[in-house]
Amino acid sequence: MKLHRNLVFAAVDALGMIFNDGEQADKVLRKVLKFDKRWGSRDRSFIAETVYDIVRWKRLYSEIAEVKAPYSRPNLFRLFAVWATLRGIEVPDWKQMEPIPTRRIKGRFDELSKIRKYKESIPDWMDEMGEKALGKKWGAELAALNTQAQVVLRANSLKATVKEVRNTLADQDIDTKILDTHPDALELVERKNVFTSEAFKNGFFEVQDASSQKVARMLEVEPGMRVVDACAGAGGKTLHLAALMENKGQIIAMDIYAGKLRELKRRSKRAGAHNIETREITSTKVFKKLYNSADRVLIDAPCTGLGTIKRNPDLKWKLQPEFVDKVVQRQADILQNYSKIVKDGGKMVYATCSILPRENQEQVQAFLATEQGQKFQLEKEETVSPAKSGYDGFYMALLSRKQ
Ligand SMILES: C[S@@+](CC[C@H](N)C(=O)[O-])C[C@H]1O[C@@H](n2cnc3c(N)ncnc32)[C@H](O)[C@@H]1O
Repeated sequence: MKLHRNLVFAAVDALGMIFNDGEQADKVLRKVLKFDKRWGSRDRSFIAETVYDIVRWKRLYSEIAEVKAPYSRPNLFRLFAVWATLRGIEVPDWKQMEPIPTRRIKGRFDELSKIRKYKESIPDWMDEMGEKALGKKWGAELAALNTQAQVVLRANSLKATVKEVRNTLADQDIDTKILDTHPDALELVERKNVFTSEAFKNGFFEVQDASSQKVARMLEVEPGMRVVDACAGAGGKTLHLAALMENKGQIIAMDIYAGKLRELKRRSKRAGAHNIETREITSTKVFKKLYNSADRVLIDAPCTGLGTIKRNPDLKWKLQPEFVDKVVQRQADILQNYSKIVKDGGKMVYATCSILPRENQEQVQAFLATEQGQKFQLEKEETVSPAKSGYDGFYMALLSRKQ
């Protein structure tokens, strides 16, 4: 493989912004990939995949290259040299590339691979927390979270069937396989940019991880119901709910961020979903008005996102231990407040994209033990393991409000 100077430089620039300026990897890549209009899809994939790889293996590569934050430009090139060497790619003799002997890189790699926090490239505190929470299962989950995420699509049944999406994309040389385990899902056989396809522009599908596609289904919605999506964000699951409800009934999508709800509106237009109304939570009045009124409530709660490290590897470096405690408390408050929106006999799903029991089954058990929680019973719950499923880690519980 021949390395192209401008692509490697773009990757190094991106890494500087992510590691030194604290910017989010996906946002940086969106910016960097606009640098040169002449780049084709292979060039873009090279930059994106190299950057994600080096972000994923930051701790391991930093130890091998003997560099530390803040990362000077020569040190970012050293990380790149480690990446290339470990992939058997010849490191070019550009003046920016200070030579590191291959034998030294491989020797350090073998040595460090004996210690999990280096091998899996993870902060000490996170490794300790994972082990404490999941015991023996943690090692396998961590290894799965360090693999590259597949691109999964959800066919939007308001506009197209899974087969129609598959055929339309095949006409544009985008190969997909239908996932028998998930009714609306297709997985890309090879990474390609699907956002420029006609099928996407026409709202035939959304990009949504397979595990995430289970959440709206668990809520057992029916056409004509009144449904509140209490933490709707940009609407990944709201759009799925609208499709399951065949555009009939009412969905109230709430969030504390107006910007996310604006994005939801844009997406629902493309998807042809007409039964969604957005409400920004500017005060408690906004949700108090809805108490005892909904057939179904979805609480896709803010969480650590630990189940999504595959697609967001920089989470390993951005997440702080204090945040875990804060978010667990926020989830408990959200459960107390938004469960009141469910009417008697109605149902609610509580979900997170985390694999920590504290955010998941323990959170639900703690809720059920409270005065408000005693009005509910747990119908079923599911924990999706990244190691077993091959997709994001998720948790979802269906609770029904007693009559
Ligand atoms: C896991 S994300 C939601 C993802 C979204 N449901 C989807 O499928 O695309 C959690 C959302 O909760 C929102 N949030 C945080 N605190 C909240 C609160 N107190 N009330 C409502 N939403 C909140 C966040 O802004 C974020 O969009």
